[in-house]
Amino acid sequence: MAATYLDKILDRHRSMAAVDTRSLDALLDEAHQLPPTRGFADALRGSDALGVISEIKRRSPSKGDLNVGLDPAELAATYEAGGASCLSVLTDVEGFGGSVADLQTARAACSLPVLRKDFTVSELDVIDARLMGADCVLLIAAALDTAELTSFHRLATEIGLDVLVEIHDEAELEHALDADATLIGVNQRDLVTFQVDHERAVRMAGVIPDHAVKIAESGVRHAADARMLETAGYDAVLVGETLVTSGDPAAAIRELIG
Ligand SMILES: O=P(O)(O)OC[C@@H](O)[C@@H](O)c1c[nH]c2ccccc12
Repeated sequence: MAATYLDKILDRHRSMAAVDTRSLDALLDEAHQLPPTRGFADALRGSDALGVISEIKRRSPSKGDLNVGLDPAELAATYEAGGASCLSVLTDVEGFGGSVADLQTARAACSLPVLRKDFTVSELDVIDARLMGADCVLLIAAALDTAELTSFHRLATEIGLDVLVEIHDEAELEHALDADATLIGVNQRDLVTFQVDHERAVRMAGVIPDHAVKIAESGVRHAADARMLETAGYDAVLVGETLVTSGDPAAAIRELIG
């Protein structure tokens, strides 16, 4: 079978992790001394309205260049003004044109909690997220085995990070729940075909337990998409392309909130 885009990007991240010889204990000590995070999950739990997690993404493997020249500080402030609940910032360099600097610049320009959007494959990656200033880390169920998902989730929680576990289907949901996930994101975009499947997202909203915060990710464009997902039971949507390509991202967010 041909290697998928996810396989390739994970291979690259796993090769980098394999040659990372930094001391886990020293970094863990550092992480334990940081001030508290901004509370990503709390920002989503606190409101009855649909939450919007607004993403900063310069390009993507599926769409190519989206907005390579974006200003992360200006966009973060605009997202906050539009009523976003949280930020998501791509830090993967090769696939998405992101960087650690993008995350730090965006976070410094607003008071919103920030998700580090990247391909976490090691304990050092988890700790790095906290050290760079993220408030939440993404763990992709399709990229990790159950033992990794569980131990990374526990480690992240221990150092004060919230954890968004990304799933696609019922089997991945089982892994997420085994790892004690409480923030669950359903990626509407299939990682192999890149097709967006709203029906699968609606189905998954019905099987995710209600104690979890339910987030629909990818391919959210119009107010009608947001209303459909909200009606299906989602607490929040995670939106990238629509916002980074919009002439008026604050208005776009207000429309999605409804
Ligand atoms: O730009 P969109 O279609 O609104 O999607 C945002 C977000 O869901 C997408 O960037 C994403 C979802 N899961 C990921 C995992 C890695 C990198 C990126 C992603």
